[in-house]
Amino acid sequence: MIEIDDLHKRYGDKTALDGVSFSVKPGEMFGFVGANGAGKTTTMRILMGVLTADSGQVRRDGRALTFDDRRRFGYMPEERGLYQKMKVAEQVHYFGQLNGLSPKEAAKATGDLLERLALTERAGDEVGALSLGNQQRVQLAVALVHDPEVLVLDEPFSGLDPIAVDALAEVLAERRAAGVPVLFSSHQLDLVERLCDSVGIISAGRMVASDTVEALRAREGRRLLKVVVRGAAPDWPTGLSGNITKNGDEVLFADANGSDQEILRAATAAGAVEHFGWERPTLTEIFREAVA
Ligand SMILES: Nc1ncnc2c1ncn2[C@@H]1O[C@H](COP(=O)(O)OP(=O)(O)OP(=O)(O)O)[C@@H](O)[C@H]1O
Repeated sequence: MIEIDDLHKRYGDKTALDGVSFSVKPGEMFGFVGANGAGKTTTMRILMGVLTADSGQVRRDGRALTFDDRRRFGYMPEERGLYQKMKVAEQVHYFGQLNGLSPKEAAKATGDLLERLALTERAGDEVGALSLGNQQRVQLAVALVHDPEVLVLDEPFSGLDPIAVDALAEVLAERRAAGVPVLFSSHQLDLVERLCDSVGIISAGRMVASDTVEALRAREGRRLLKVVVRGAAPDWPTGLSGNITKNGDEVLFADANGSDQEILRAATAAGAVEHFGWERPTLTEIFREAVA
């Protein structure tokens, strides 16, 4: 298990992390989400030892991480960093060896990954001649080539087309099934919701939520009441309690616990009630609420 324990980090007088803690279990896919500048990259850099925290610790199975532990991690840094003049296959092979594979093992892993990430035809091209999305695929191959024990990926899905997103999701799911803890950051919340077991939401250097997707949705699940009334005057919910959002005929009441029967009576009086029920919020809705 990877544990991030009470990390604090300042850049000059700017507080980037203010007590960040969470953990990622073996075989767990953890989505790390937060607004721009919230502290995701800083946390991942500290986890990988690229940056030191002012205080706090990163542990694996109860003991502080060492350089050797981190060599067996797969890391995709935000700043990327491929050799632009090196050919695709050579580069993946090179990083495989750098991370301890024999030339033969590196060659096999390179061939397999290029195939999985649909890069086989570009194997002999210089990285700098590839589109940004294809460079991103090479960067992923580099992070994955040595069959890492832990994966830490900073926005691995950004800039990928839907086919590449699916291919990467499949590769990550395999690693998860093999017991690897997988941590990745993303702004694509629908993707995080689809792929991840757990989600951590960071806001201004503090964790505001960290739990399984199911638990987060269940916790918020009785707070959103969706009502659709056909043929009602648009102002029918006026005066009712709860935080109201309207989208055409659909009205969402947040914080409507205890007022549901009153809302139902008003809806029935207003027109034909097509839908009346508690909604499980999407991750995007949970995120908006958590960082508001
Ligand atoms: N080298 C630095 N010097 C000064 N401030 C920095 C430095 N790196 C990050 N920061 C600040 O620390 C805070 C956290 O930044 P960080 O890059 O960790 O956020 P992030 O969540 O990864 O954002 P994004 O989603 O935009 O990538 C931001 O306010 C950022 O401006």
